[in-house]
Amino acid sequence: MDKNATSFIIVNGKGAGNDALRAAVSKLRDEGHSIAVRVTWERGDAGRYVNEALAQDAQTVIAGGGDGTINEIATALALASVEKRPALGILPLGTANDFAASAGIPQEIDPALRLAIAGRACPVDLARVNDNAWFINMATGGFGPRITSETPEKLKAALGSISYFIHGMLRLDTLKPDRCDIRGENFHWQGEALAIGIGNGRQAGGGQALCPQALIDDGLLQLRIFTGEELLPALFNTLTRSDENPNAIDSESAWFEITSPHDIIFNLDGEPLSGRKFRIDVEPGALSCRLPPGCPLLSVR
Ligand SMILES: Nc1ncnc2c1ncn2[C@@H]1O[C@H](COP(=O)(O)OP(=O)(O)OP(=O)(O)O)[C@@H](O)[C@H]1O
Ligand SMILES: [Mg+2]
Repeated sequence: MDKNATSFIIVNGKGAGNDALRAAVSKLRDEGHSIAVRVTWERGDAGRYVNEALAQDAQTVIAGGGDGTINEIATALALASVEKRPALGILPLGTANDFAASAGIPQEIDPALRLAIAGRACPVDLARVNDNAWFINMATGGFGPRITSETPEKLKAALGSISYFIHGMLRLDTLKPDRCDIRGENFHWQGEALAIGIGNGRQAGGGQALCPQALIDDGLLQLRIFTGEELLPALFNTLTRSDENPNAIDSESAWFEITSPHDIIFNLDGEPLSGRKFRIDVEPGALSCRLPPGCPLLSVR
């Protein structure tokens, strides 16, 4: 079966014990689709399975997981030669699934898998960070002394989905404004930033539309900077509404350069990266992605 597989599903092990997924795969196999399934244990596995899919000339690689899984697979696909690059399919099995939700991908396994295998493939942009990392959805950045591995339950309860914005990035109580310099085409800003959002897609943190105008096929990235000293969670109540938030600055450009005298921690689709200098470039049409008709993230629907 695997030898002639044309679709590879790479499932994050967190969401693998799923009867509905098993049933959906077996139904599509009965219809004649050739499907291989791989399950990850930890970071790095998805990339290796993408290489296996490439070696077998797979037509589609499907990310079965959340934004972090999509990121790992999109990154591995971006590193493959253009002629061999299979289409990306998305099966939302994560916690927040921000990219899938904003792209209009069905939440139910059956229709999502069908779309991922046989949907129309559309060119989409990827964002490259410092030549060795990518994001497909969003990069959120902030300053703080350390990364924590989990969102404290107390904060989760108090703030609801807003705490996910910080998840994997910074502890809420350690987020503090710091000096930085941000450049883009026709844009230069220097000041004290509390948080930075750069979007190829629109939303992060479990439904926070930080870049509500973003399109994934326009060759542009949307920038939103949050300034000021305001204490959380007051700030986060107005996080997604720049028109009512005097502490938000917006811009758009095909590239951004961010520098700071102190470490900035960026969260790329949920995967952390820290440093003092970030160069972010859009790679127009780097991937082809199976998306639903009328996908709101596409300029050409
Ligand atoms: N078997 C596994 N168990 C736990 N974590 C895993 C496993 N396999 C991979 N991972 C890790 O899971 C992370 C990605 O999770 P993913 O983003 O897909 O789900 P999520 O965080 O629940 O969803 P979302 O980002 O949409 O909220 C990666 O950092 C990866 O290393
Ligand atoms: Mg864009």
